[in-house]
Amino acid sequence: MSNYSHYRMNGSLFLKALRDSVWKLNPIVLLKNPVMFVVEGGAVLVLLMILFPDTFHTAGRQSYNFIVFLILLFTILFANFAESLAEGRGKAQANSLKKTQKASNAKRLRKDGTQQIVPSSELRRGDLILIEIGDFVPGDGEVVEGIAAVDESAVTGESAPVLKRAKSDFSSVTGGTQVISDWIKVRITADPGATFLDRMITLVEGAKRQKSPNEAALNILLVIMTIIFMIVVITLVPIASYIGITIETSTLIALLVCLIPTTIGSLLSAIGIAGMDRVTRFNVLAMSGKAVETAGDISTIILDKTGTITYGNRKAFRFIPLSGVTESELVEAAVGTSLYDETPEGQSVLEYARNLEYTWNDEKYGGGAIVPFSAESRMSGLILQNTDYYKGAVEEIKAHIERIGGKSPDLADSLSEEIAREGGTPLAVCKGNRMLGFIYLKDTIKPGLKEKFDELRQMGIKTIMCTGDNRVTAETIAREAGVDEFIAECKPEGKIRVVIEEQAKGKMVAMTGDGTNDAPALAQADVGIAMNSGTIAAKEAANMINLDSDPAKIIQVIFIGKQLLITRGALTTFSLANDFSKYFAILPAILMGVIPQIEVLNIMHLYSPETAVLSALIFNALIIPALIPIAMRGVRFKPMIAEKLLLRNILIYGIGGIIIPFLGIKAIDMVLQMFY
Ligand SMILES: Nc1ncnc2c1ncn2[C@@H]1O[C@H](COP(=O)(O)OP(=O)(O)OP(=O)(O)O)[C@@H](O)[C@H]1O
Ligand SMILES: [K+]
Ligand SMILES: [Mg+2]
Repeated sequence: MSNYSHYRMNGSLFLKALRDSVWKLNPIVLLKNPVMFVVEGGAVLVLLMILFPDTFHTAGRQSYNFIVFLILLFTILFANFAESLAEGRGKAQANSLKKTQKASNAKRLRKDGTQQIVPSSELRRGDLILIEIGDFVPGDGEVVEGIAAVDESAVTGESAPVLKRAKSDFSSVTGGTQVISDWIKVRITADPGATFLDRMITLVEGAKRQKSPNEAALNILLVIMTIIFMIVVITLVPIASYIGITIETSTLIALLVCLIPTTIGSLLSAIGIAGMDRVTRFNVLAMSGKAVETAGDISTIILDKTGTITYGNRKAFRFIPLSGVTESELVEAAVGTSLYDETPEGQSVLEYARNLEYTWNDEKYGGGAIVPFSAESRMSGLILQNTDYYKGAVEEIKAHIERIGGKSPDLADSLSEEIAREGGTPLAVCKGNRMLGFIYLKDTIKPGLKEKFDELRQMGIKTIMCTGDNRVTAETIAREAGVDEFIAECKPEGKIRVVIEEQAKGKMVAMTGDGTNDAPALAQADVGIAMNSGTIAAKEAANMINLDSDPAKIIQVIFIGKQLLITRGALTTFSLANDFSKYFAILPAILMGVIPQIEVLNIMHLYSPETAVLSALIFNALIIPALIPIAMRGVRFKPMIAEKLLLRNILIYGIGGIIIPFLGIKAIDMVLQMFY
């Protein structure tokens, strides 16, 4: 459960939004919403007529003008309220995060290893610090030594502590979290003011919210429509006077406000903010609104296996010697390859050997050259004076043995395949040019993925698992997790190639991963989602961070992205259809008194021209707060193919948008009749 769930729409947020709506009447602030700015201009004009009736020759129309002014004022307030309400929750989150950010002291390590206590604000990129049990992590960084459990709940809301260690996919620490066991040495990776928490605060606060390209384009369209309707309404004056009618200025303003897209104009930014906010409440941090919208258009998802589909705590589970090799011979070599291998896999080999009560003398393995694991070589090893030990992906070890003139036994393939068919990862172990057997690494698939991938399939989205692991293991895990396709034996450049290939087919690609080997692909993808547990490289390459490191979250993000696009589309359709209807509701009423033939068009039988205008204007204002819940919550939808969904929404919101104003205006007119 996310720690943001307690930011419900409570009373104080509501009151604060009310206050902000008044503050936003400031024309300079309102200028960024051109449609409402025009409404405000109209309101000011009507106010001037009320204040100086003699100048404007409107002395006899004071009360009518006053009502028009009030409705216009409320139209703007409602629009401001929608945006303020959407912003409110983010601001509350930001405040709570700022509390996490309190200054603390850090133990900075000098070159000679001595400690120096400095305020966290003085830490700079590259500093080496020691964090011990009970200490708060004073800044973002990468673990270089030690293992510790870290409580990240202040940032992620997740209460289970996370084990952080060097040289693994779990090596990043975030400022504001707390070390609750042991100690770690951390290399600081962000200067103060540029930390993860800082970025998170600016994001949820929405202070520097950038409109997504879609939103900006729609905004331009609304401005163009506003200008067109201004021209239409202004040209109405000479036309009317030609046929012998004078239309009052306040009525013209009312007509203009009814015609320009005030509904979508006032809800547009609220829809965007609420979408971002919904993503955050799912504990995913989107770096931009654009990323959220793009998520809504995703047609292919690429997931890495270890750490994303599985928990990524791959551990040695069994030693399997080849025939003619004893277990202790195999273990001797396996220990040799792992003694200096700092990956969790390497460490798990030692742990498992100890559990089997093997003992060894570290000196025996001393003085050699360490070959560290890399995703590129897929091996790790130790070169000693008289021999060398390697472990790694079976294909790599076989190639290595062949290179130095050895030959792998025929039985090797069937043994390693057996491990792989169970979903395990076989690591082949060799000493010199002789293969000794396998280490069976076991990992667990995160539960509940199959159903989630089924949902994606229903939406027409393809899932591809991409892994550095061997084909058989990949196939087993792919089948158990329920992905559509898989690609095995992928090196880092292989993962990015898969992304590019899908993009070349015209797909929008999301990639989710946690390792440094995933970083290039995360950056290339249209939406890159890094696990918060992952490495700094992965998190920097991504445009979203999944705070609870749950790959199924990507589905929610896609849902929210789709919902954002659908909500904006639906409310735009509704708003434009509405304005169209209002035109037919008021125009006949205005002209009726002068051109009796127009009566045939007056299907609504409104009471009088004046009540017709006021009813339309009141409806135009009230529809804004009426739609705020939909804008905030998003349009509900079921997973289905995009085209079908679009058609359905156009039908509902388009036809609804045409009919509802007729009903609404008629109802308001009937109420107004009672006062006339
Ligand atoms: N410490 C290690 N020593 C030797 N070989 C290893 C070690 N860790 C992993 N391997 C081998 O290298 C392969 C690639 O590992 P890598 O971490 O790049 O990808 P992965 O974790 O298997 O897959 P994914 O890309 O899904 O995370 C593994 O499948 C395994 O065969
Ligand atoms: K309107
Ligand atoms: Mg990985």
